[in-house]
Amino acid sequence: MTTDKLISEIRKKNSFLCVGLDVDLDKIPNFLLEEEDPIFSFNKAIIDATHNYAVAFKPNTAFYEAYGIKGWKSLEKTINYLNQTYPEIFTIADAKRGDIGNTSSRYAKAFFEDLGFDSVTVAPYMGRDSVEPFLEFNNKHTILLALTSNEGAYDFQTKKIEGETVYTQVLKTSKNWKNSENLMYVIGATKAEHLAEVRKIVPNSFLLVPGVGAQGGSLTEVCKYGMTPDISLLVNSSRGIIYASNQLNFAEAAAEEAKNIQLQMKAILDGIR
Ligand SMILES: O=C(O)c1cc(=O)[nH]c(=O)n1[C@@H]1O[C@H](COP(=O)(O)O)[C@@H](O)[C@H]1O
Repeated sequence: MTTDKLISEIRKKNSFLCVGLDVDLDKIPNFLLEEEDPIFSFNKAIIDATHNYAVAFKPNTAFYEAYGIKGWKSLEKTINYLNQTYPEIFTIADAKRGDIGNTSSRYAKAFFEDLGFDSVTVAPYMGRDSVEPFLEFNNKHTILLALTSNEGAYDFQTKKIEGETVYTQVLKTSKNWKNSENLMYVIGATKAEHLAEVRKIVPNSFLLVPGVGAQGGSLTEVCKYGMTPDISLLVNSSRGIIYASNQLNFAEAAAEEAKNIQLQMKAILDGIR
């Protein structure tokens, strides 16, 4: 999907919500466990119920890899369902990959070509030649971890090297890589106070912002410091939406949560128009 198309979907739906499909068989409603593919049945119901309120869906591959081949099949069915039924939805494979060049090329092929995702999350730690293979794909997006939402972000990302934090160096350096227009960045919602600094370096790039909902980040703060005239934000919530209920009404409850966030987003967008 092109960035322009993503921006136009955000404007059309008054939403920059990304629903995280982090499916755990211990948390989904018990009655779904009798289905042939409980993960896909759960995802299909969640996607159908929430797609009007969201512009993106993000399966985190760990939750599928944990179930071996069966899990990968559920992931493949989920992305195929999204691409066929809701082609206007932006899809993110949250796989946090990155390796030496020829290996990264294989990861890129797996997520962009074979599975057909619009984007994949990638770790910057191995540097330019580990990321550029992902950037070669037209209209596919590489979402580079910059400042993550977890506590461990303070171990390395905010440390200074030669007077500058590591995460701002990630932002600055990656801007010079080949096809860097295909980059987006992860900035955790729990680190909203850093967004003003981030925007000084990448004023127009899309940011994937996880950490509202279960991790306690504030949507208002994220928008105050991170929003651009083209919005350029995708705010993710996973557990807060998909596990709103584990009863028969789980999909309706998820829709209600997604709608609540979408209404807050609409109010923020109305306020800046
Ligand atoms: O890359 C990510 O999506 C990510 C980066 C980050 O800094 N923090 C973070 O929580 N995530 C992912 O975003 C999702 C957050 O889930 P919830 O905390 O349940 O909303 C999980 O899939 C995390 O792996």
